[in-house]
Amino acid sequence: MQWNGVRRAHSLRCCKTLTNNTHLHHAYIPVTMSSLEEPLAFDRIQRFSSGACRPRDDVGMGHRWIQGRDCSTSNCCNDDDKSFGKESFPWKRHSRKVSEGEILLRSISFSGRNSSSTVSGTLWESKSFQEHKFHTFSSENGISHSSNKVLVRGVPKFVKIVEVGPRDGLQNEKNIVPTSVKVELIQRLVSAGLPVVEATSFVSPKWVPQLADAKDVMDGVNALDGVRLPVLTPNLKGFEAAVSAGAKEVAIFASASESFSLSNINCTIEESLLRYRAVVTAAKEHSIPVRGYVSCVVGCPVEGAVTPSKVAHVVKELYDMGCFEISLGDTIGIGTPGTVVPMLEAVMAVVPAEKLAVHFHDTYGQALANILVSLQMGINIVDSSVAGLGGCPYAKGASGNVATEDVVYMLNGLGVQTNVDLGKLIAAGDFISKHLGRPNGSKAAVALNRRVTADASKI
Ligand SMILES: CC(C)(COP(=O)([O-])OP(=O)([O-])OC[C@H]1O[C@@H](n2cnc3c(N)ncnc32)[C@H](O)[C@@H]1OP(=O)([O-])[O-])[C@@H](O)C(=O)NCCC(=O)NCCSC(=O)C[C@@](C)(O)CC(=O)[O-]
Repeated sequence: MQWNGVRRAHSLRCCKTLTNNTHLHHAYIPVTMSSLEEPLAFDRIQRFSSGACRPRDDVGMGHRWIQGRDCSTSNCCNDDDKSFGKESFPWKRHSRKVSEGEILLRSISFSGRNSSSTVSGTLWESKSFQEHKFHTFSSENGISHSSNKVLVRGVPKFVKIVEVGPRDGLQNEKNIVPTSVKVELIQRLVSAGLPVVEATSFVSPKWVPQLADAKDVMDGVNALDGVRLPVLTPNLKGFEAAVSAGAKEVAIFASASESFSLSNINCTIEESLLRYRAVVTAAKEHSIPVRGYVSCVVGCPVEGAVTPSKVAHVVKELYDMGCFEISLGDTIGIGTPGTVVPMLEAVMAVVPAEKLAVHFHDTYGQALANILVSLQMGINIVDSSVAGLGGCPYAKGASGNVATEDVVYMLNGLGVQTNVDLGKLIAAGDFISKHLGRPNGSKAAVALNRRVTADASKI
């Protein structure tokens, strides 16, 4: 996440916009890695891994689940459910059968330079180069493998990607991005096959000036078909504005850290939950589904480590008030699998895995590893931001959200379906990066673009 507003009741209330508040950042206690890191709990992953989804009657309430691939979830992998644009709400449950057994992958282990160049030749000189150019470097491209086999346990057949670039990615951009560019970005993301694209926020323009054009953005995208376009609403005022602008899905955002709640939304966690109950009640009257976010699920830029039980408490509150899905935000990208696994364990003890999404920032380069363990534990909804847009102003050197292109590349390599066209996605990332005047923040996009350019130069 990133945000432009920092002020607050206590000593923090002293600046007008985040972009002007660098003096405050120095006052924050840096989060030290040692305070957050715990030994990697392989045994815990193992416990979740072989099933990925819990049997339905095991859902929630502290059960440990070990085996079993049958599950009922809102994030299905049935053919009928491949398009989440078709997902109906509110709070509809789908049934599905997740794949039997684990996904079996062969390790990509080449016997040496020669075999590698053979592979390259096979791929890039083939007639179907155009179709293959943005594919993941994996078995689907005809690459020969050694006979070594790697079991990637518990990975679901289908992962729903929630694209947050137009909102989380852009909200902290200092230079105002024209509405027409935002609209084109959303259109491109939709045409790349992303089932959910978070479009904008109905928050105070005083704190997030970049998204002051929320209504105009919605005017530009409301007619898009087959996609869900949620918007952030911090209170009833935002909810009402969102509904008037034609929003059909909203998201509320709480925090597991008291200090972060104060600095982000100007109220305590409990106060925020009161506000959000009002939003959810209003949303139910309009049959509008509400997604929930919890920030700082591993660490907070002010308080340091955040305990899993605190996270679980806030997640449960949002679930009980009626959020159809709750996204767990590692806001400053500090988590490793060693801290993410115990957090997920605590959360999954109170809310079913299929109601959870993960939202990792990539500050320490841990996002893909964190996503992988989350998938192995039964999560199958991942938030990400095209071109890795975003960044946290309170974490020195913080980079943005994990890049959608990188997530899709990894999932393609795992044989996990997303229905996202990687080539079109990369083009969308290049489009916005070019507009922002910076290189595409996705490693996969940069690497694949390089390969395409290199190949084209041979023609
Ligand atoms: C939360 C509020 C609204 C509280 O706002 P407030 O408590 O009323 O007080 P305030 O001083 O912060 O703002 C008051 C002004 O905002 C107006 N106002 C009040 N509500 C609205 C609204 N909905 N839309 C438009 N304007 C609004 C209100 O009318 C008043 O206007 P004024 O009288 O000064 O002209 C404000 O503090 C705010 O907008 N904050 C921005 C929060 C934000 O967008 N943060 C980034 C979200 S990302 C995140 O949280 C994490 C996430 C989701 O990405 C996951 C992750 O990465 O971990």
